[in-house]
Amino acid sequence: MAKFAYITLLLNTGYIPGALNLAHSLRKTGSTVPIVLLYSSKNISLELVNTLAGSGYFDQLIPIDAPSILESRDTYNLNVLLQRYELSETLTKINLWSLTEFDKLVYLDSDTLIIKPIDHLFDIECSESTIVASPDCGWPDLFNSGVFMLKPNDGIYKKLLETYETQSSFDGADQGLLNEFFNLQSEQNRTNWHRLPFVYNCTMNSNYEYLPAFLRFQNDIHVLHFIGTQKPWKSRGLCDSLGFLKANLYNGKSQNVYELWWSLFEEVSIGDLDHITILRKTGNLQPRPYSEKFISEHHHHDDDDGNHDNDNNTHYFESAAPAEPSSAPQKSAFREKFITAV
Ligand SMILES: O=c1ccn([C@@H]2O[C@H](COP(=O)(O)OP(=O)(O)O[C@H]3O[C@H](CO)[C@@H](O)[C@H](O)[C@H]3O)[C@@H](O)[C@H]2O)c(=O)[nH]1
Ligand SMILES: [Mn+2]
Repeated sequence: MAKFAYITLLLNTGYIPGALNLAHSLRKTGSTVPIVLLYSSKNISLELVNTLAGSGYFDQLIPIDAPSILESRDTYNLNVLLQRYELSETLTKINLWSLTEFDKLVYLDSDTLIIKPIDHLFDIECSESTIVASPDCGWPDLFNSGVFMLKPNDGIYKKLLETYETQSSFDGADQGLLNEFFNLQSEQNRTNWHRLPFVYNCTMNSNYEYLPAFLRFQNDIHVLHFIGTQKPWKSRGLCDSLGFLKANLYNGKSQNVYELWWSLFEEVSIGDLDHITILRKTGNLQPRPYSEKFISEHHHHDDDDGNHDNDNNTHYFESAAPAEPSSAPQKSAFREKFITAV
């Protein structure tokens, strides 16, 4: 019988909330396909690995050891052009092609959230030289490398490694290299990208988003992808930056996409660790001076007795990552006025 799995990548502890919520959202679609966590053994402590293994969210954990972690070789492209130095090890995704115990893998970035069942992706034909992926919102002739199906194969794995060692990646990371390999290298290669509809990897961007289309297709969206530096788990206060992306995606409720991520994450727990404790343990909540006004305006999480539990919630809305200056909140307020009955 063919062996299929979903797989996500964890390079460090910071993305654990994302990986957990992804697995949680995937299971909520009713899928029984195993979920695999591919993790960097150099950055994740044994204690955390054991906690994650016992969490019930993942069916299998596969370590990648230091020699197989692939660092960017094009730091100018990554740091200056893409401006995402934290993605220096995402080329490690190349290791997916070495996992030949699986017939097909659907890879999902840990900043994705599954809205509707996607098991039918495994029905798509996929040869070892093919990648199945959706177009990128920033450049639709390229695919986004946050959601894709692949067929692991040793020959392709070796060729990808060779490409990594001998050629440059135009974005300094995996998306550039994988597009060169499966999409751009030659005319013949161009047919090796099997295009998935955008609703299988709906990338959201606070600088430009096609809101009318988002609303037109709200019932078809299968996967949301929180690309960029403003990951939902970094701060609940960041919700505003994509607040205008509000639609009826889940359970008949109109929610902005960040609120949706959070409403699912509030259900996540590992044993007696609730979602707040998980945020704290993974370095996503750090003490920082806060303004009383901000807390009282944004505090929705009263205890049963109505008291604010400062120890648990003080840092909830202000994380170590400060909100980046952006024109998005303004745009959001402006648009909000016009979107009343979504
Ligand atoms: O510190 C990190 C950084 C990344 N990751 C993993 O690598 C993935 C990619 O990083 P992410 O922050 O999600 O990148 P994006 O903002 O989505 O950026 C785009 O560009 C990246 C570099 O080409 C691609 O890896 C992405 O798929 C593509 O969507 C994450 O989801 C995680 O699974 C970590 O575990 N820790
Ligand atoms: Mn991503």
